[in-house]
Amino acid sequence: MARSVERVAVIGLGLIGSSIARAVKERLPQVVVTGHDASDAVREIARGLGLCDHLSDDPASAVENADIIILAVPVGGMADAAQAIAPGLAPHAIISDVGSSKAGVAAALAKALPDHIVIPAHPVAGTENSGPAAGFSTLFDGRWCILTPAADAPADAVEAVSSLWEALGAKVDVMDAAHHDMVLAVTSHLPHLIAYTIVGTASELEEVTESEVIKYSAGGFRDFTRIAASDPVMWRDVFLANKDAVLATLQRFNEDLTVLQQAIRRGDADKLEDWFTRTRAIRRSIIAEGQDDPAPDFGRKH
Ligand SMILES: NC(=O)C1=CN([C@@H]2O[C@H](COP(=O)(O)OP(=O)(O)OC[C@H]3O[C@@H](n4cnc5c(N)ncnc54)[C@H](O)[C@@H]3O)[C@@H](O)[C@H]2O)C=CC1
Ligand SMILES: O=C(O)C(=O)Cc1ccc(O)cc1
Repeated sequence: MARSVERVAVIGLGLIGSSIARAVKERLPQVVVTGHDASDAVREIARGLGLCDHLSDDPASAVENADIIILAVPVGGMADAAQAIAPGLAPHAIISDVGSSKAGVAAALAKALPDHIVIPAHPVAGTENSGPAAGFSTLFDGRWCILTPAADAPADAVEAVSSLWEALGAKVDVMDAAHHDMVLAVTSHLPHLIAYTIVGTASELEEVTESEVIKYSAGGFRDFTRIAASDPVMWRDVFLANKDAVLATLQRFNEDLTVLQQAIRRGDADKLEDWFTRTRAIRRSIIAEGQDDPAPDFGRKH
């Protein structure tokens, strides 16, 4: 029988947690939203914004009687957050999360909550902004949410988390946590690392002043600066948690960069043109799938 979900608790009320709270209140008005954030300042803003039906100063009280609890804190804080909610959890509660890397988080949650059902998740939707005021209810519309349940996770619990994300507008996929981490290393984590690198490099060039970089930044560089403005704590944690997959992908990236470096040095026009033709086709496939750049617009509008 399908589980009934009457109460959802959100722990961490930043960009993602506040977007979940907003979307649940808007799309599932019958569901009671409870919440907690470790920061006094964030709780105060969340109260002012009316993000939750009940906002608690104490993590364990926030999850009392909740059917699904979503941990929306940086990846490195998941274990602490799980330990802090443990005393308040109902026996039937499903604990989920939204962390950008999954194998390490899944292991940390299973260790912290050995007697509870854990269904890890990752909504592949966000912006470079953070904090409770940056969230918005339509963030997950048409975006993928990847669930990485353990092989022996109860099917009705997977179904309950999946239905919740679908109600918030997302499309759901289920995959193994290690595979998730490999895929996201190339589609999300490495691009962020490259953006952090190029923007840092540009700001440290001796021959080009910082004001010239700002004044003459062309579209491509501007796109990198948006990504490189992403939350430092969140991304520090992602790289530390997904170390192996990121390093494996970075190795391949460095090899390919060397190939292009060599083509430029040797004046190999065909190599460069072939490469750029192949990458253009990938961009066109993404647009054909309807998955093109929602984040910059979302970031501007909200
Ligand atoms: N920013 C993005 O675009 C996306 C982020 N994610 C993941 O979502 C999670 C949250 O990210 P954001 O919402 O962007 O971060 P954020 O910085 O906007 O919000 C995180 C919140 O968690 C709170 N917090 C930290 N430790 C806590 C604890 N132990 N207990 C309670 N609250 C705690 C902080 O005070 C903060 O308000 C991260 O794991 C991130 O990897 C997933 C998809 C997209
Ligand atoms: O803002 C962007 O371009 C993003 O890539 C947002 C994002 C950041 C982290 C995730 O785990 C998923 C999505």
